[in-house]
Amino acid sequence: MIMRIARTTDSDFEALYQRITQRGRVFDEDLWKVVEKIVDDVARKGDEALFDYTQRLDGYALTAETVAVSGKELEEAASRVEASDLAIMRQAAQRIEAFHRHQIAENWTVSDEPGIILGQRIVPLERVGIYAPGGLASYPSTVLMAAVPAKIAGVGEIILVNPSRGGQIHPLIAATAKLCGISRIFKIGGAQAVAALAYGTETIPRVDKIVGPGNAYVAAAKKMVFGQVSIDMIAGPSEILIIADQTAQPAFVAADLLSQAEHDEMASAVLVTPDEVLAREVSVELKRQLERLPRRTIAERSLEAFGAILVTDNLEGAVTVANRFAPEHLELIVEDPWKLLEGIKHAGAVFLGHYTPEAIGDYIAGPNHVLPTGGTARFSSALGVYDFVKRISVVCFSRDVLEDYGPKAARFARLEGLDAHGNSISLRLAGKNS
Ligand SMILES: NC(=O)c1ccc[n+]([C@@H]2O[C@H](COP(=O)([O-])OP(=O)(O)OC[C@H]3O[C@@H](n4cnc5c(N)ncnc54)[C@H](O)[C@@H]3O)[C@@H](O)[C@H]2O)c1
Ligand SMILES: N[C@H](CO)Cc1c[nH]c[nH+]1
Ligand SMILES: [Zn+2]
Repeated sequence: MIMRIARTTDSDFEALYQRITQRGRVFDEDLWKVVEKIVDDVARKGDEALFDYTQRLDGYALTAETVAVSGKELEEAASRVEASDLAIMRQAAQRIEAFHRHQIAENWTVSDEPGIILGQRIVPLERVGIYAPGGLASYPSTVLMAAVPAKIAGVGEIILVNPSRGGQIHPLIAATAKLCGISRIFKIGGAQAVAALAYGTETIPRVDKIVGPGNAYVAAAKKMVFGQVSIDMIAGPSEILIIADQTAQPAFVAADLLSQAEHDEMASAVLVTPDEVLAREVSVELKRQLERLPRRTIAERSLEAFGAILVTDNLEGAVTVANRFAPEHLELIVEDPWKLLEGIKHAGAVFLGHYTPEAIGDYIAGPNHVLPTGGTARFSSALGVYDFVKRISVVCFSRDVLEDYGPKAARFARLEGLDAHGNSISLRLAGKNS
């Protein structure tokens, strides 16, 4: 049996829960030290360290002349993509765009009293770095998921980084970048790419925000550089939690668990069900389907280390478990998924019913697939247009209203012992009622 069938009342359930959710936190002490050294080296030594780590970790040589993808390279690589595949990507981009257009926030002003105008301006970020993973698999879909909302938001400049195998940009990455109008692409990845974007090097421009998912090294590096730049969230190794009842087909459930387990040995796939028969059938299906998977080794390791089949007393119990895990992806393969949805408080994205496999959301449904992992869906949301803008508050008072509110604010300032604050108000009221 690849995944043990456990009950939440088992004495070692807590240990299992910790192992799965803590793995999402990424911050294994040894890994943290490795990443700290990489980030520090790139911040201090720039290109020299960036190229050195790329050679050591990704196995290809870079120079100041070759680190950026040239226009010719981009065209050549993109031209290798079949027209029919490009059409699918174009349709995916259209669906992603249509969904994200609903997220556009408008500037607003309000006058809550005569003489007062308050408001909020929505301003796009000037320069954003998109991390498209490329270690174990290539993720052109992630280029769409990050670039489309950035474009809608009106970001000034998009920089794309991607660890390219052998120093050659992947044709599908080139094609999606072209589709999104991204022309500045660098062949770098891992923690060293995150550090380069955060601090800037001789060849890599410093950005205002880094978005996009990655493995544990990338996620740890993003957390480390936060403050120097903004980041979207911790979008680390993928995870799925499925709540299924007796109406679910074991083959569907197993296939969906494997769809995320195949991402990474660090990925996590969990089934929660009140139906013990289903639990056993899914376990058998997993074994059967695994045998045919090209990425079997990755998926198997992920299931063994971070997979579980949990049996609960009822569906309410399953919802409680799901909320505790706060998974990146939550599938509700039950008789009445809309009813169950009402109880869901924490999840990156929810997929309802028997015919909504999570993979449809990875590519073409429309909502974003860059999602919080490791329990961070407790406080983070999917990547969206809102991640690519800032909000600037606007305040305008007339002289008359300053006479009303000014003395109160000045008194408040003196209560805080901040006389200069008070003076800036009193001065304007001098000769009136200061
Ligand atoms: N949460 C999300 O929204 C989301 C979306 C897509 C993918 N993902 C996840 O993104 C991840 C992609 O991972 P990946 O590995 O394929 O690509 P990646 O680009 O994230 O990582 C590859 C880089 O990791 C670095 N690296 C590898 N081993 C290292 C080591 N021992 N020391 C230091 N650095 C090392 C290398 O520099 C390499 O370039 C997967 O875990 C996948 O599940 C998550
Ligand atoms: N499931 C991933 C997010 O965790 C996204 C993805 C891209 N391609 C395939 N899957
Ligand atoms: Zn996926």
